[in-house]
Amino acid sequence: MGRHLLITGGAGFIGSHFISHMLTNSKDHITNIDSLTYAGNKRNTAKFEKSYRYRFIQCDISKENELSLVFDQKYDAIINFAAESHVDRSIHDAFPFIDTNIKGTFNLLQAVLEGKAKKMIQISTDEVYGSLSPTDPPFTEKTPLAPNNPYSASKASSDLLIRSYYKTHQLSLIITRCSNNYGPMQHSEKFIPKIIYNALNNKNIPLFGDGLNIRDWIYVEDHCRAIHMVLEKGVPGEIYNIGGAEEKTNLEVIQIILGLLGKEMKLVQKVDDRKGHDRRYAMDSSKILKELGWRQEISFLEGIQKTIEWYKTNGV
Ligand SMILES: Cc1cn([C@H]2C[C@H](O)[C@@H](COP(=O)(O)OP(=O)(O)O[C@H]3O[C@H](C)C(=O)[C@H](O)[C@H]3O)O2)c(=O)[nH]c1=O
Repeated sequence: MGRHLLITGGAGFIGSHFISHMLTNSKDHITNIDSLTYAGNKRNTAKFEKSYRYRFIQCDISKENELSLVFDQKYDAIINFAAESHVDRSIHDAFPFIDTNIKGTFNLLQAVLEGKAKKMIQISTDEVYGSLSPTDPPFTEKTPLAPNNPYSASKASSDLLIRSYYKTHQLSLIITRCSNNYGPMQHSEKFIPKIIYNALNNKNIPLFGDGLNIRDWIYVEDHCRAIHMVLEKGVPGEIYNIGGAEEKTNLEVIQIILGLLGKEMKLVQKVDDRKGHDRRYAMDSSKILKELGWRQEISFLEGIQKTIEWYKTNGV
């Protein structure tokens, strides 16, 4: 029969991949709630929309009245992907980040407290740990929170709410923190789809600052497998770091993609740096490997080739 999962933000990039993964790899039923902001796209859910194990409800998790309609039944678990996620937008207008990421998470926690779901997994980010220098050791789950922009501060705040509801009410709550995702269906505001799209259309590729900021890239399906393992075997109250073990400077990422596309580096246009731009993110994933047996399977070269092929066929 399977469980009934409540997926929030399932019309977004990672959420829609996760629904696809679960419909293929479990017998679970899924309710997807999404407010369909600019970042949510029904194209992302088209391939499973007709499944009898799937239903969609348009709902903003920050609005209690909308959310109450979703709890016409109890859920076995909530997996909270719903978030405002783009750092540059948070620098220009932080308000939606506070609303969705903090208040929305709070509303879901209240629902768990009221017994409307048995457990919740919070999909968080490595950005809550702040920035590393090139020689620092990678972030572990014990690295102190030190967010540097309104987006990461809102995600750190929701992580702290989760912690407090676990400590105070002993609810079954788990946090996962992942590094930079890429893959098919990502919004074109993000770095990798922007490089691919601009290169395919011979447009300039904006590179912030000196281009030597480092990110640890993970293919989205590897991330979804990790969340599935946490859902099955994760321990309440715990945090699991999930990294791709593929640290690259932004310049290297551009070089690889342009090389694969047979385009020249002259498309790159250096632009003003992002305010408060974190220098480096790097993840130590040894806990999830040791305790749950997860490791990344898709190399950057393999993942980026699949991603390029998808954008060539589907556009942004
Ligand atoms: C959009 C853009 C980005 N960049 C640079 C800025 C970063 O150093 C790097 C990646 O930027 P992006 O905005 O794609 O991702 P991050 O700021 O690292 O954050 C992302 O990964 C974390 C884990 C999340 O949690 C965020 O939700 C997610 O957006 O490329 C450029 O140089 N030019 C551009 O046009």
